[in-house]
Amino acid sequence: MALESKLKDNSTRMNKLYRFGMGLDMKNNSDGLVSRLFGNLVSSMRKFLFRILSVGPIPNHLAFILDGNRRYAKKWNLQEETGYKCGFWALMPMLKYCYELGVTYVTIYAFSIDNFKRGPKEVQCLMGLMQEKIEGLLEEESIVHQFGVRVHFIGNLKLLPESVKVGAEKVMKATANNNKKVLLICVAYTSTDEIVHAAQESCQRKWDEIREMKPGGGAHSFEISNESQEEEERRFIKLVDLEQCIYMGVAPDPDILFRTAGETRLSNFLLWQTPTCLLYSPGVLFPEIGLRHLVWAVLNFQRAYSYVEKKKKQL
Ligand SMILES: CC(C)=CCC/C(C)=C/CC/C(C)=C/COP(=O)(O)OP(=O)(O)O
Repeated sequence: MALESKLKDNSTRMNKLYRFGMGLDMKNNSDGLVSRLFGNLVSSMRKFLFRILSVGPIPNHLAFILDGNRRYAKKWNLQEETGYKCGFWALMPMLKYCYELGVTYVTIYAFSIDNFKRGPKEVQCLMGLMQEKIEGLLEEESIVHQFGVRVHFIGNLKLLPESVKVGAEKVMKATANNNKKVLLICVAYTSTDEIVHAAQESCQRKWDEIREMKPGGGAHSFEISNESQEEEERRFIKLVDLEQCIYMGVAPDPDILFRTAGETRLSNFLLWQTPTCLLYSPGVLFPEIGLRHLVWAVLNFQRAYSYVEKKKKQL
């Protein structure tokens, strides 16, 4: 078989598997009965497993660094783009499992500011894929509708191509009233950029406040020298102000951070939000992640729970 059609075949098969896993093809398929029965059986077993897990504490917020998509493509002799697609197809069932288990917040590191340094062709391909997948979030059969998910895009969205930015804004607006679950998609994000942005934003807000408090309002502020302006800002800014301006301020700190492909670096992801977070780093590449990894991570979380809660109180 020619390489191109082999890749296409592989990608179609992965798509079918994904759709089967998500239960999307089960309504009007010709061999739908067997699929439906099998799908229902698997789903009931999974829900039973989750009920047992729910005897212990369930994490409120899980975060994922989706590492190993290119390595997966290389491993299976696929194009890089197909590797990313496989990553996306692995992500959707994982989101479904998280929400079924009772997790409220899920954060994914979809594209870092540093990823813009990759070759132009790869960045273009990733942005194209991103746009397609973002638009797909609003489809009727998507996870967003299944679980009533509110979607936030987190990061310096100004850096995105216009079409991706518009798509992201559309999804945020369309899901703004969903209140059951939350999905935070970090794009054009790094933690250091987030912290710098929060510091600038809180200085600005404080400075506006100071100007309002001065007799004579805005006009008076022109009499303050640069040095005293800085001094006043320093005096007024507190931790809580910074936290109000942080992009991720819409969610509590994550309880577990998954980073696949056996990597244990944080790569500038959620540095502010992970003082007590459990890092779980399975050896599998992201497209290979599955239910067993989620279950294992939650069991580890439950084992460390009382110790972590004690630490949180001491912070
Ligand atoms: C909803 C939505 C927009 C989802 C995006 C899904 C997705 C799979 C994004 C890929 C993000 C990315 C650059 C991962 C890094 O893997 P890598 O290429 O660095 O892999 P490597 O570690 O093998 O090099």
